[in-house]
Amino acid sequence: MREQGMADAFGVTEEARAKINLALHVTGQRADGYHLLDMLVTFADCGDRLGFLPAPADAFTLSGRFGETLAGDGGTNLVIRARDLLREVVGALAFPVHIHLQKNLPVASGIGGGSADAAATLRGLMRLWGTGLPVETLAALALKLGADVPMCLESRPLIARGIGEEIEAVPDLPALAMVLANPLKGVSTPEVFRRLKAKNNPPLKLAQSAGWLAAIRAARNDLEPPAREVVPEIAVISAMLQTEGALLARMSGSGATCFGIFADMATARDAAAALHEARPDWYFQATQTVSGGI
Ligand SMILES: C[C@](O)(CO)[C@H](O)COP(=O)(O)OP(=O)(O)OC[C@H]1O[C@@H](n2ccc(N)nc2=O)[C@H](O)[C@@H]1O
Ligand SMILES: Nc1ncnc2c1ncn2[C@@H]1O[C@H](COP(=O)(O)OP(=O)(O)OP(=O)(O)O)[C@@H](O)[C@H]1O
Repeated sequence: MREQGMADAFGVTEEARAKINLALHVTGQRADGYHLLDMLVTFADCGDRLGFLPAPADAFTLSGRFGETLAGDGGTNLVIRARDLLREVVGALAFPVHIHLQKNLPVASGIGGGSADAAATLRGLMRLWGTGLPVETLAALALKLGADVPMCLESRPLIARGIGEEIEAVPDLPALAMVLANPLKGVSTPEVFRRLKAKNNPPLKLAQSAGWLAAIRAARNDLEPPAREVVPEIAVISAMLQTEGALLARMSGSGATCFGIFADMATARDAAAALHEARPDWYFQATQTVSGGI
């Protein structure tokens, strides 16, 4: 599912797919404070869109439902940080560029919007500037931008460990019919990690004998209890997804976005429409996730 918009008028375009943590187990903590995670991750067929065009001078413009939220953040936008970091590495090849970000995903919402934008910027600029980087250099550069950025460079079903940099593809994870739901209250990732009570939880073990849904259901998001303390609406939204027929409802990342898995896309679309009618001020998006087979 593609949303047409300004980014599509640019020569080079990239999709920044929403990241969904189907499971997130916190298994320890590094000496520098970062938490060790075991994650099962997939990506939605919806997200932000970015366009890239050669320009007389660097420019950055925004549009989309959540574009306003990020307007005026100057050089702190992850798109700008990704551009500047890549430029440092590729040097003279990096001519000035106009980047347009169509911001469709809610900000600070646990579905990695900023990380997906950063990864899409790296991909788009490598295409525009006609340059490639050795895999290890690109991976290190991505990790510098954020723990989720290496996963977003992949944008297909995967298991990630460490802080997200140890990535293993999961080719047999099927496409899932889903509704993403967010009460439009931004969540600070460090605050949720700070509230975590136990840091040495059991690792992720995916027992697939009873199918993927049962395997995902048996896993957890260890960040959901602390995030619910910060945003009580997470419990409400999770219950709403289940009332609308979700086979499983869980929070993604550090929240507050929750996902519901539905039997098929028709049911997911009906549920998203009903949820939107109940709370037009919140964010509901039916989406099919990418399958591991592609
Ligand atoms: C929670 C996840 O979204 C799961 O996919 C990610 O681990 C967070 O990824 P991200 O938003 O790219 O996070 P970063 O920008 O790297 O980190 C933000 C802050 O979250 C905390 N943080 C993040 C990742 C991690 N494994 N342990 C942490 O404790 C740290 O305080 C860090 O300063
Ligand atoms: N392009 C961008 N899109 C969204 N947020 C951005 C962007 N650039 C910088 N930010 C900042 O990064 C912070 C995290 O935003 P983001 O939407 O990536 O969070 P998230 O969905 O919780 O990510 P994660 O799931 O990786 O924790 C926000 O406070 C926001 O101001």
